[in-house]
Amino acid sequence: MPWLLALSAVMANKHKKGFSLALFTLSPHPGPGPVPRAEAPAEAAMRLIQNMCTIAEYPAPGSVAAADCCLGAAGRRLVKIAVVGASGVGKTALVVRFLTKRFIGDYERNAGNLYTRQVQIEGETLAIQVQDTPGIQVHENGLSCTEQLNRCIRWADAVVIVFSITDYKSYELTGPLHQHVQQLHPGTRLPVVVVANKADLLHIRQVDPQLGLQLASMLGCSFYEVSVSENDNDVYSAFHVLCKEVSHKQQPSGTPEKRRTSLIPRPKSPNMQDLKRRFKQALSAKVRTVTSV
Ligand SMILES: Nc1nc2c(ncn2[C@@H]2O[C@H](COP(=O)(O)OP(=O)(O)OP(=O)(O)O)[C@@H](O)[C@H]2O)c(=O)[nH]1
Repeated sequence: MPWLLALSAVMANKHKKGFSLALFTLSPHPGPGPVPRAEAPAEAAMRLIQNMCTIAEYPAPGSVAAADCCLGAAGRRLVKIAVVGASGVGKTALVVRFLTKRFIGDYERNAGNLYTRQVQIEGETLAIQVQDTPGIQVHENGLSCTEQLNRCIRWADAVVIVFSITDYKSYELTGPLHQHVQQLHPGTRLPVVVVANKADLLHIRQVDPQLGLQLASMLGCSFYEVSVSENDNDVYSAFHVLCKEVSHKQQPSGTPEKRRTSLIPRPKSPNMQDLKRRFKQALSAKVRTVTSV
C-alpha cells in the first residue's frame, strides 16, 4: 500500500538518523479507533505521522550507550521494552496499536524498528522505548534466535512475549522463549508479560484461554488475551503493567532499607562511671611512668 510505504519510509528514515518517534498522548484516552474506511489512506497516514514528534535521540539497542542508559529525554527515566514472538502473531500490530491507538491491518515484514513514547506511571512521566523484533522461526530442535534478537533482549528492561490464539505453535514457543529471555539476563528476573493476540478470531482458535493463563502464571508473568484489531485498552494495560513493574524494579525501595537499618541495635552509650574509672587508671599509669624517669 503506497500510504503504508510512506509511513514506513518516514520511520525508516528517522531510524537511520538515530531518531525515535514519540507520541505525546500520555495517559489512556478514548482513541479514534481504526482508520475510517471513508478517509483517504494517504490522508490517514499523514495525520498519523503529524501526530508523532521526535523527542530525543536514543542510542540504538545493543550499543554500549544504550546498555548504560536509564534516562530518557529531559532526564526522564527510561523503560526499554522488547516485543518478541513467532512470526505473524501480530507483534508489529501490537506495537503500532499501543503507539497510535490504531489498527492498520497490513504491515511490512518486520524490520526491527524502535519506537518511543511517554507514559504516566503513578504520577511520573516515563520515556519508554519499544523494540519490535523479527519473528522467531520454530524449528524441530527448538528456538532459533538470531544474534540481532538476542541483542534486543539483552538491551531490554522488560519483554512482551506475544503468541496468537490461532497458532498453537506460537503458544508452544512461549515457555522456551521465556526461559531464553531469563538466561540472557543472568542474576536478575526480567519482567515479562505474555500477550495472546487475535482474540477476535474465535472460529479458528487453537489455544484455549485457560492454557495461556496457566502458562503465564507458571512462569510468574501477567497474562492478557487481546485483539489488537478490535481493542486498544487491553493492549495499553499490558504495557502499563510492565512499565510499572520495571519502574518499581528501577527504584529499589528506600523504605525497607531504612527499616532494616533501624532494626540494627545501636551500641549502648558508654557508662560514665566506667569511663571515669578508666580515665583515672590511665592518668595514674602516666604519673607512674613520669616519676620513674
Ligand atoms: N484478525 C486479526 N488479525 C491481526 C491481529 N493482529 C494482527 N493481525 C494480522 O496478523 C498479520 C500479522 O501481523 P504483524 O503485526 O505483521 O505480525 P508480526 O508478528 O509483526 O509478524 P512478523 O513481522 O512476520 O514477525 C497481519 O495481517 C495483521 O493484520 C488481530 O488482533 N486480529
